[in-house]
This record gives sequence, structure tokens and C-alpha cells, in this order.
Amino acid sequence: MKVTVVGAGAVGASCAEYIAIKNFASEVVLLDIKEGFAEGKAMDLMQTASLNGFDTKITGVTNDYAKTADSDICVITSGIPRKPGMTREELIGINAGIVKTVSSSLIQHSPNTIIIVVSNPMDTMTYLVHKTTNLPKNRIIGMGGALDSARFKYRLAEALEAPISDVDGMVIGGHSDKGMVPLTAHATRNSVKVTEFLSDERLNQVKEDTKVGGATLTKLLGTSAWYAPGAAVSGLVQAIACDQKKMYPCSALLEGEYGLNDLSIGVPVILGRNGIEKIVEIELSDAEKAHLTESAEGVKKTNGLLAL
Ligand SMILES: NC(=O)c1ccc[n+]([C@@H]2O[C@H](COP(=O)([O-])OP(=O)(O)OC[C@H]3O[C@@H](n4cnc5c(N)ncnc54)[C@H](O)[C@@H]3O)[C@@H](O)[C@H]2O)c1
Ligand SMILES: O=C(O)C[C@H](O)C(=O)O
Repeated sequence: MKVTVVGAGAVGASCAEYIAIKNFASEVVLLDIKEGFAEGKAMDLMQTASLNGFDTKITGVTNDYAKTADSDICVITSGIPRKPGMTREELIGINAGIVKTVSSSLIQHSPNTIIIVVSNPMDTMTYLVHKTTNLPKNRIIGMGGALDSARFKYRLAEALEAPISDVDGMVIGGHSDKGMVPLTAHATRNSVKVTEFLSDERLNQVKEDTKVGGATLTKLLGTSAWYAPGAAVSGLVQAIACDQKKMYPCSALLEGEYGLNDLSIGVPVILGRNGIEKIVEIELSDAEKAHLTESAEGVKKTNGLLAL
């Protein structure tokens, strides 16, 4: 199993590290445009192999796509991150050009690959890859919901004063400060709905904290987060590589599901060896449906800024 990660920055390197530590891939190629940067990150990570006990071979290359040839899975993290006070949508001007060029170069060398898009604004970048490549829709996946759901669980555990392993929950919708739809009514603690333990007011706080999860970290760090994003990507990569048929919320191209068309947005999907093997349509309340529709309008507005 060969995985390429484009962008050896904060998220790309964290993603490569988690993939290696989980020890399911034979090879990870890190590629960056900055001379020597991916080579350095790869060498540093390889020097953790004996300490962390993995056999995955990590190599780094400067913009040499020939070395990525025949990758089973390619992850795109190249592009600029936001700074405090910015929205993800403001990154579109620079990141759209990068994502378009990178995805085309990847496909030239790995025509059968599955692409996971991470660069922001992620739903729009995922749509861009759908529009500018001829890959089947199951092979283009946007990562956002897995991360947002992990943050949702963190906030739920905090509110419940419970261990995170007791908690389950999912966030669908756009990966944006306003667009996320944390499914509070579906969230559980050991299969008991969290609505039995938390007041509407407290649950609403959990929801709002989840939605600004990325912005909160960006303010603290001066740039956006990388540990949880890297771990979330590694989860999707493992689900595909190991044909796990796990359900994750991912940005998928919709053709009528949830009453939505012609956009990529976060919905529950089954991930296996073929990428998105199924889009799962769950029952939503009227309020959740309305929030998802509003979220989709926001994503479409950003998609409208693409020069397609
Ligand atoms: N979808 C998500 O949940 C999620 C989570 C975290 C970050 N992100 C996004 O991921 C992106 C990367 O974030 P980061 O913190 O790793 O940034 P970073 O600046 O640390 O790393 C980005 C890397 O991309 C490289 N790069 C730029 N143009 C390139 C090109 N054409 N080809 C190859 N490499 C190129 C840069 O040299 C840099 O090393 C940002 O757009 C950020 O907003 C998304
Ligand atoms: O917040 C960001 O800009 C990065 C990423 O989308 C995140 O949610 O951590």
C-alpha cells in the first residue's frame, strides 16, 4: 500500500506520522514544493521508526511526481493555512490554483488513485478536484467531518464530565465556522442520548464550541491545527487501505442525496477499498435539515468563486 501526501507542512507531516505509527502502509511519499523540506521531514520521521516501532518507509521529494507513481491513495494538504481572524473561505484565491495543479500531477502518475482533499476551503477544493479531473466520484473524498466529529466528541465529553471513549457523535455539513451541523440529537453516551444528561443550553454551547473548533485553535496557535487533522486523515486512509467499511462523515459529491445536488459537502459515507462505497442517508430533524440546506448554500456560494 503506497500513500502519497502532498504538502510536508504541519498537517502533511502529522498525517504521515500517524499513518506510519499505525503501521498499515508499506510506503509513504511526502512531496513538497519547498526544496529539501519533504526530504528533511521524511528523514526526521524515519528516525522515529525504531522508537515508535513501525516499518512504513517514508521518503521525501521536492516536487518530483515520478516518485509518487502508482500511489493507492493521495492526500492533498498543500496550500496556505489561515491566520487568526481569517475564515477558511479566504484561502480560496491561493489554494484553488495549488490544488488544481497538484491533483492533475498526481493523477498523471497514479491514474487509479483515491484522492483525499484536506486543503481549505476543503468542500470547495474537493468540488474543484471533481470538476477538473475525470476521476469517478467515489475516488475523491474531502476530509473535514472526521475532524469536526472528533472535536464534537471532545466537547461532549467535557460537558458530560465523561471519558471521550464513552461518547459518540457526528458532525455533517460544510467544514466551515458557520456550516458545520453537529448532530446533537443523535449523540450518545454509552448508547444513551446525551439529551438525557445535558440541558438545551449546555448542548447549544457544545454545538457552538464545535463549530468554531478550528478558529479557536488558530487563535491560540497563530496558525491552524495539525495533530487532530493529521490523525483524522490517517483514519480515512486506514479505512480505505484496510477495506474497513467504516462510516465517517466526509465531503462527497452529492447527486440528490439529502435533496442536494452539484456540490461536495460532509455526509456520512462508508469507506472501503473503493473509496466512498456508499453515501448513508440518515433521518434528520426539520431543524437539522434546514441547517444542512443553509450550509449547502454557503458551500455553493464559495464554489461560485471558482474559475471553472
Ligand atoms: N480539512 C481540514 O480539516 C483541515 C485541517 C487542517 C488544515 N487544513 C488545511 O490544510 C492546508 C495545509 O495546512 P498546514 O497547516 O499543513 O500548512 P503549512 O503551511 O504548514 O503546510 C503547507 C505546505 O504546502 C506546501 N505547498 C504549497 N504549495 C505547494 C505545491 N504547489 N506543491 C506542493 N507543496 C506545496 C508548502 O510548502 C507547505 O510546506 C491549509 O489549507 C489548511 O487550511 C485543513
Ligand atoms: O481551522 C482551520 O483553518 C484548519 C482546519 O480546517 C481545522 O478545522 O482545523
